[in-house]
This record gives sequence, C-alpha cells and structure tokens, in this order.
Amino acid sequence: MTIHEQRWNELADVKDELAARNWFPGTSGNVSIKVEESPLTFYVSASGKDKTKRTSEDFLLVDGEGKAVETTTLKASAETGIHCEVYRLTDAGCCLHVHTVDNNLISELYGNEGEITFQRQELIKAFGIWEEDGSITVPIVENFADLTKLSEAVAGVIKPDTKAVLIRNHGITVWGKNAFEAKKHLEAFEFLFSYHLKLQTLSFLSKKTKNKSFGGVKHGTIKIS
Ligand SMILES: CSCCC(=O)C(=O)COP(=O)(O)O
Ligand SMILES: [Zn+2]
Repeated sequence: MTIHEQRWNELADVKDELAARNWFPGTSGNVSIKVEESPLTFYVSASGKDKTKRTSEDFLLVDGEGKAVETTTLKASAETGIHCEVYRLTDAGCCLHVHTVDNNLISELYGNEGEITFQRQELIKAFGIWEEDGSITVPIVENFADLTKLSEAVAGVIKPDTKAVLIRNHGITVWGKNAFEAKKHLEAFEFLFSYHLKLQTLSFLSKKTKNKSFGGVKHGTIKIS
C-alpha cells in the first residue's frame, strides 16, 4: 500500500468513527491528514459532503496553501485555510473539526473571556499533562464569516502547547501528531465540555432550589457537604 493509500484509509476510518458519534450534523465538520512534510501535502475532506458516508470522493490532496495538487472536480473544505494554518504552526499530522452542541455551548459561555481552562481533571492526561496542578487552555475566537479572517484569527491564538481552538457558536478544531492522537484529543475535549456543562447546570439548579448538596464549583471540584 502506498503512503497516500495508507493516509487516505486512516482519515476515512477516523471520519467514520466521528460520524458514528453524530459529530457531523448537517454536513458540518471537516478532517485532514498530512501526507508529505516538505513540500506540505495533505488530504482534506471535500466541501459540503455528507461526512457520514464513505466514498471514493471524500478527500482531495492539497498543498500548504490549500490548493488541489491533482486534477479534480472536488472542492476542498471551505475551512481548508484553518487546516493549512494548523500544519504551518504546529507539528500536527492530523486535524479534525466538528460541530457539537457541547462545544458550541462552551464557546458561547466563555466566548467573552476568549478561552476556557480545565484543571484537576483526570482526562487532561490525554494531552500529556501529568502534573498535579497541570491545566489545559482552549482559546476561543469569533466566528468570522470571512474565512481568511477566520483562519488568521485561529492562527493568532495558536501557542506551542495549544491542542485545539474553539470557534464561537461554530465548533472545535483539534489536532494531534497522527489520527489516533487527534481523535484522542477531540474525545477528551468533548468529555471535558460535557462534564463542565453538566456540573454548571447542577450547580445552578442546586442554588435555585437552595439544596446545599452541591457546594462551590471550582474547575471540576464538587464539594459535597
Ligand atoms: C453546514 S456546515 C457549514 C460549514 C462548516 O462550518 C463546516 O464545518 C463544513 O464545511 P465544509 O466546506 O468542510 O463541508
Ligand atoms: Zn465548521
């Protein structure tokens, strides 16, 4: 099997796994995988496709500027520019973008702060953070309609330890050194988002009902009194 076939299959497999979780509602989302480092080429999903279906026209090969490197009638994802920035600024080998209710809610709740930080959560070990007081921060950018501006906004918040960027009321773009790691990071973030939202809801409800069962909420810590 050629390297191109291998990468295509890895990307198709991870896309299927995310589709099985209903993480591509309404044709949303896009995925990519690096094929060659220099000059950069990567497979990216074709725009507007039903990402729950597996076909021979799911991906096309593009260069570091997001331009097709082979003759094709396929159109690269509208958000290919974001994938280009991720490959330009990080050592990513795979980049995944999904729209979920949880990542949209978190992006709106913390949008004005421009970031959300998770601490004292076992699952941050999925990002290689094993320190007692380690934390992971996800920057949040506005959802600019101009996709060049959106790509620039994403690029502007990527630091050396950034693993993902939230786009406000849009979705998350997350990456890893390969498809396995990118999926691991995505699953871990979605777990943290879901946990955080449930905890905030429980905290709010307990305050509303003056039920003292749940105390102050501090980055995932629940004090039971
Ligand atoms: C109906 S989703 C709107 C576009 C979007 O945000 C997305 O993730 C999918 O765009 P693509 O061009 O990659 O299909
Ligand atoms: Zn999107």
